[in-house]
Amino acid sequence: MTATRSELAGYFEYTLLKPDATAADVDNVCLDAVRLGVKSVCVNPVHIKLANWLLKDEAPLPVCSVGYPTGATLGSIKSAEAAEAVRLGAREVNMVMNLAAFKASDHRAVVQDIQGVITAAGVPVKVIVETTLLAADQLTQACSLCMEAGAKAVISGSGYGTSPVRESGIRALRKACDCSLEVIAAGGVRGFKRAMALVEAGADRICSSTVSEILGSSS
Ligand SMILES: O=C[C@H](O)COP(=O)(O)O
Repeated sequence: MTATRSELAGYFEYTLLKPDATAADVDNVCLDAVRLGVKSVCVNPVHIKLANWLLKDEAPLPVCSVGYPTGATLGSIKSAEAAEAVRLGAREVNMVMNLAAFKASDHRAVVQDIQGVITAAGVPVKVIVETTLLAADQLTQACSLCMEAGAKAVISGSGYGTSPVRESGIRALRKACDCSLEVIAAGGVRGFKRAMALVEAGADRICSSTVSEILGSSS
């Protein structure tokens, strides 16, 4: 696949999830998101109301992260966070999977955690599975649980993982999800060529904090 810059832009979710992001940062990212024609903008809960206001009548969807970045908060808190984020304007919710339950093979708890957020949110929920912490068979299992729970997509990482997302990781997620879930590449995506390679590997969307730089670069 060879995409133009404007075609590739449509694959991006522009993320602004650093803890010290300011309202001015949200303003800049939303302006860039509209200018570049990205699919969505993801912010922390403290900024979703502002992002929603800035993006009203614009194409990019306001998205909010919950249980971010560890996924280790209580399911009841994730659900409440999701409900409040949607009330403030989130059109999609990104949540981090309960990795502790997953590693303990408590798959029922993992599914309940996701379903609790889906029910509370009432909008599409995308699940961060943090692939750098999973073995190959665990990755397949995590995707199955996301499908069972009714998620819209799996996201490869939070950006706090141990290494950047690679094409091989996206191919593995694509294979595990078949066509049942969207596959989203996230974590350390840098450069136009790398972003294009991730789409060619099967990514339906790419989360990145550096979309302006990627679309402005030639490498
Ligand atoms: O999608 C999650 C992170 O915000 C990605 O940030 P990053 O592009 O700086 O790794």
